[in-house]
Amino acid sequence: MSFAIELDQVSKIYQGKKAVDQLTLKVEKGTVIALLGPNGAGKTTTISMILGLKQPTSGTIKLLGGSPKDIKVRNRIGAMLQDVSVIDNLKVAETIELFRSYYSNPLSLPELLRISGLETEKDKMAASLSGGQQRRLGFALAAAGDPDIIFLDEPTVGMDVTSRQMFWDTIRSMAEKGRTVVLTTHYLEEADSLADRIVVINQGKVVADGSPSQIKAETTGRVISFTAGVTVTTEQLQALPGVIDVEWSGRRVKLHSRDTDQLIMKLIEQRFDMKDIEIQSGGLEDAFQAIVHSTN
Ligand SMILES: Nc1ncnc2c1ncn2[C@@H]1O[C@H](COP(=O)(O)OP(=O)(O)OP(=O)(O)O)[C@@H](O)[C@H]1O
Repeated sequence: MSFAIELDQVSKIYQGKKAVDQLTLKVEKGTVIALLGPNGAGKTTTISMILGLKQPTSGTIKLLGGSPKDIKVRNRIGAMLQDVSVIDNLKVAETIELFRSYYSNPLSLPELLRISGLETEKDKMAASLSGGQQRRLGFALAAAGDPDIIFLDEPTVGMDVTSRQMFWDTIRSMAEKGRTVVLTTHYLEEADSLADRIVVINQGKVVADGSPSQIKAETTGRVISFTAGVTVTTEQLQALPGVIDVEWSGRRVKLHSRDTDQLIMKLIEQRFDMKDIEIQSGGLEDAFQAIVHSTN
């Protein structure tokens, strides 16, 4: 089996605090993998280490079978990080041309303008682009060398719905060409729609790993919600068997539970004041919340 990315027991410690904790991960070539996790989970640190921009405190990382610092490996990698910084006094097309010149087999300028949706902006100054357009430029620069692996750290932040849809189509066509795509996102819908594999990270550790349907199946039916009467308290709900977390929105309460069958019976048995009871079908958003809550 040839892996695009191999992390073995990788940790990163900042001032005594573990940002990434013994992370082991193997990514097969041609996979679209989404790293999900709450703020501060360790996603960006992980990507920075894979890219060789940060040194792991311990553990080993291989990219395309070699070292992330090897120039031959680096030439086959593209990355779009969270802060896209544009070069002053260069137009969009000039910026893309500059990045193309770093690679031996770059994609053509028209192709890069097309996949990033920047055809009409090509003669604008890069610094004058909107936030969403600058992210699209960041994507064009990451794709410039026609990379085998492309890393996208929260790529669609600030993009409007149309740009996001177009971007998703581009990612899918890259995957069809056998490219490996690693993306981090807070948009679970994005991970569900794009990824072959979702890895959920919390507190620097992998807490779930599987296809979107496996992740959903793992937690299906784990949320019960209802409108609670004024006498119902968080303490009472937390004391029920299997309740992982209690979330309020006004008088509407969401119970995350490992066993909703048992929980619903207890709620009825103890005559809780409840209206409009729903057992949620276990969408990815709920699965993600349940996984994160149960691993905090
Ligand atoms: N340079 C640094 N020095 C000290 N601590 C850091 C540094 N960079 C990151 N951290 C800490 O490491 C942890 C992981 O951060 P990281 O940016 O990797 O998370 P993330 O999952 O990418 O979060 P987000 O979704 O908010 O981008 C956090 O607790 C963060 O505060």
